[in-house]
This record gives sequence, structure tokens and C-alpha cells, in this order.
Amino acid sequence: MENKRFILEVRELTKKLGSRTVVDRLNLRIEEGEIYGFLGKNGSGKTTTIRMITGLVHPDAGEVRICGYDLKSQFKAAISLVGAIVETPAFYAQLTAYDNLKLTANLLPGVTRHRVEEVLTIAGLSERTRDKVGSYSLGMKQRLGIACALLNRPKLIILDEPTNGLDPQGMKEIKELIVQLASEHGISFLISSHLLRDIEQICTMAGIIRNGKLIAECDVRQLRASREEPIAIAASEPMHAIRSKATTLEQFYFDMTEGGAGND
Ligand SMILES: Nc1ncnc2c1ncn2[C@@H]1O[C@H](COP(=O)(O)OP(=O)(O)OP(=O)(O)O)[C@@H](O)[C@H]1O
Repeated sequence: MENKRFILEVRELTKKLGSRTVVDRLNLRIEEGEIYGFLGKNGSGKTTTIRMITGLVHPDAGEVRICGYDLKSQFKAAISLVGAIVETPAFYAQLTAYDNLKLTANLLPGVTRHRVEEVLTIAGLSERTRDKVGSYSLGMKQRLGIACALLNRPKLIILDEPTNGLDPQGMKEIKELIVQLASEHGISFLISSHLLRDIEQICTMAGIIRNGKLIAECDVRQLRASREEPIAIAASEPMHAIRSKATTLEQFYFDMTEGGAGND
């Protein structure tokens, strides 16, 4: 098994929809415990990329490896290491949080009752496990979604707009949970979001996709650590590596998407 040190490795991933190349030879790597912000305008190809990484859409070309397992030829091994939440997770409102997760756990080999209790505790829901999900706030439902994704001990969790529609307290709790899971449990995250300030607070890296291509990456730790220094960019082909004078992720994003970088 090669490339074991990367939790996610995407190589030259390509998808055409109709006559349009929606994802265009996209390369992406995520290390253990990394929180990767996946940024881009509406229609830039984020969701299509995520759908390919989660096995919902077949790529036309390229490959996806999860902990070294090839998603195409070793699908079961690869996908068992991924937990994904795309939009608001769906649960039965009339059932308790515990019963909802137990239903999912029954479908997963080797996931015990104890693990159900454990993930509810990790998600900060231990006081409310016997309450009906219908009584949960949106923030609690999002955390329950993450608890559900944790059931089979994934190495990678993919979240599509996880803080969308949450109030400030709900946002804070989700962000804290993501950071805790990455630092204490070594789980890597790929997070698609338009909320650049939230991404800047929690991510270790951010990548910008434009017209289906990854046009730039930003080391967000470095950005946070030194507001004075221009941040380093590891740009992918065909763009040459450049340096930005941006001191915030928002500024960097606009430099890359509105400025010269990556323009066709
Ligand atoms: N089934 C389809 N047939 C043709 N084009 C499609 C299809 N699905 C999506 N597209 C187009 O592919 C492009 C990329 O869509 P995608 O949903 O991946 O973008 P996105 O970056 O996730 O956008 P958003 O931020 O709005 O969710 C868009 O221009 C979209 O209109």
C-alpha cells in the first residue's frame, strides 16, 4: 500500500457533466489530523468533488485514495474510513438521539451500544441522548450528525457547509468539536464552506477551487501565527507558486478568485 501518510489523496480527478468539465485534473492531499477548508464560488465544483470522494459519483479520470486504499478498486476498505455529512443530516424526529444512532449502528459491522454512547458523549450530547431529535436545535442536530459519522471510527470526515444556518453558539460548538476531533482523535476533515472567517479560525490548510481546478492553497496556521508576514502558497499546476500579501483568509480568497491568479 503506497502513500499511507496521506489520509486523503486525490490525483488528477476529472468529471465532465454534459459538455462542461466541472472538475478538471484536481489534486488534493490531506494529512492526519489536518482540517482542510475547501473554498470556492458557487458552481466552482466543490460538491461534485466531494461526491466523487464519497463514491456517489464516478470520476471520468483520476483517482481517490483514502489511507492508501484506492476508492475504485478497494472501495469497501476505502469508504469504511470516511464519514460524510452533506447538508443537514436526516434523523427520525420521533426517535431519541440514541435510538437514531442505534439504527445506523445496526447496519455497521462491529459497532456496539457502547460505541453509540461514546460518540454521543464525544459530540457533547450525553445529557440529551434520551430526548427526541425533534426537540433538538439545528446545532445539536449537526453535532448528532458528526456523532453518527464517528460511529465506525473514520479517519476522514467530510462536511459540506457545517455551520450554515447555525446561531453563534451553535457555530462555536461545532467548531470546537471539529478542532477537538482533529487534535485528540487524529481525525482529518475536509470542510466545504463559504464562511471564510469560520474556516480561518479552525482550519490548518485551505484550498481554493475555481472552474474545477485547485488554483491555490493557503497554510492557515501560518496565516494565523503571523499577520505581518505574507503567507506562503503552495499552488498547484498549472499555476506557478506565488506569494500573497494577504493577512486574512478572506483577503487571500479574493486575491485568488478575483485577482490574476488562476484566471483562464
Ligand atoms: N447534473 C449536472 N449536469 C450538468 N451540470 C451540472 C450538474 N450538476 C452540477 N452541474 C454544474 O457543475 C458545476 C459545479 O457544480 P457543484 O455543485 O460541484 O459546485 P459547488 O462548488 O459545489 O457550488 P455551490 O457552492 O453552489 O454548492 C456547476 O456549474 C453546476 O451548474
